[in-house]
This record gives sequence, structure tokens and C-alpha cells, in this order.
Amino acid sequence: MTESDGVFDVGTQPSGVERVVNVRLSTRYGEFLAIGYRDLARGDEQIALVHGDVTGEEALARLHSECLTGDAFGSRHCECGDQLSAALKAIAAEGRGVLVYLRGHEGRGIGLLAKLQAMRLQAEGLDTVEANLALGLPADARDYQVAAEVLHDLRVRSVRLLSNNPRKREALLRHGVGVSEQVPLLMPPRQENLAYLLTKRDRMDHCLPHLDAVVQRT
Ligand SMILES: Nc1nc2c(ncn2[C@@H]2O[C@H](COP(=O)(O)OP(=O)(O)OP(=O)(O)O)[C@@H](O)[C@H]2O)c(=O)[nH]1
Ligand SMILES: [Zn+2]
Repeated sequence: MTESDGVFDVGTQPSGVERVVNVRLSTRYGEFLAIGYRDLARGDEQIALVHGDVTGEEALARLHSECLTGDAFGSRHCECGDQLSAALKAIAAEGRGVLVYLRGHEGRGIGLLAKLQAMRLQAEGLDTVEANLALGLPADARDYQVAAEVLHDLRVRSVRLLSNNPRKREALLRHGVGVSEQVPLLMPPRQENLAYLLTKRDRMDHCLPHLDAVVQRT
């Protein structure tokens, strides 16, 4: 089809991921293969950590949304850093699995600086959802297509998904990756992140039953 036919050819838009590099990565959790990808649609660099044979069905998978403050600095505001460690530990203990570290997901997709601004608003009393909205940004702007594309590239057909977030499961299913089970990744709450966790439970449908013992549903 050409422009002169009155129909534009949309098939020329780049899509998918390109596997750029594989390298062994020895970590405190175990041995992984780090696979670097380029997201052809957005130009972003992405990385998957693979342990063992993940092809086919049933491997553990974690789609980890980037959180510089939690993952690298050990912030107590959220539980991302603890979840990252727990996921890598679980994958290594099981002998196979994959963690896709989603760069571009920082701040639930609003970016690092906006997340820091949102954290300031939370210090003034807004919850995480209200803070994003007060900045004129979506409560959650994450897209999981690239994660599904990485899993397709790894010939993963279905996974046991390490996550408490039902949207991640729905997104994978929408993009053609099966989810046979959602495996909880529950971190003990701390005083500093209790409000953050309760907002996820009460406003974002995250499955966090361990909080019921701490605070009843509002
Ligand atoms: N906008 C915003 N994002 C935050 C804040 N604290 C952490 N984040 C981001 O939240 C993302 C993690 O999302 P969560 O909703 O905590 O958890 P999830 O990844 O959806 O769910 P799980 O798979 O169960 O971990 C990361 O990208 C963090 O950077 C905050 O105060 N405001
Ligand atoms: Zn975090």
C-alpha cells in the first residue's frame, strides 16, 4: 500500500527488541546471564538477567520497575530494593528464572525528577496516587510491551510471575505471554513505607494480604 492509495503503510515503524550483548554476571545471589537489549521503538536500553533454562513454560519471572532510590540507595520509602533482592534470590534458589529490569519505569513511568517531586508532596500529606495527579501526571504510566518482547525473544511462553500487581499479569497476557501463577513478593512493612504500601493495596488493587494483620482495609 502506498500513500497514493490513500492508505499509509504503518509496517515501517520499528518495533520489538534487538539483542545486543550477552555477558555472564556473577552476583551475590548466584550466576546470571545479563542480556542487553535495545528497544527498537523507543531507543531505550533494557536488560534481562537470566538464570538457567527459561524457555517454554513455568519459569519464575520478575518484571522489575526501575527505582533508583530504592534499588541503588536502599530508600525505606518503598520496598523496591528488598523486592529486587528477594526476586533474584528466589530465581537463583529455584535454579531457573528471569528478571527483566525495566528502565523507563522510574516513578511508575513519570521519571526520576517527577518521582522526587511526588515524594515531596507525599511528605506534605498526599498519597502516591494523589501526588502524581497533583503534578498533572498519570498515577501509573507504565507500559509492559518491551518486557513481553524480551520474554518472546527468550522463548518464554508462560511464566510464574513474581509480583503483587495485577496489572503486570494483565499486560503480559495482552502481549501474548501466559501467566500460570502470580507468586507474591511480600516484604514486611516498615513504619516508613506503610502508607505507601497501603495506598497500593487500597487504591491500586495490589494483592498485599500481609498488611491486613497490621491495618484493616479502609
Ligand atoms: N510516582 C511514584 N513512584 C514511585 C514512588 N515510590 C516508588 N515509585 C516507583 O514505583 C515503581 C514500583 O511500583 P510499585 O507500585 O511500588 O510496585 P509494582 O512494581 O507495580 O508491583 P510489584 O511487582 O508487586 O512490585 C518503581 O518504578 C518506583 O520508582 C513514589 O513515591 N511516587
Ligand atoms: Zn521504589
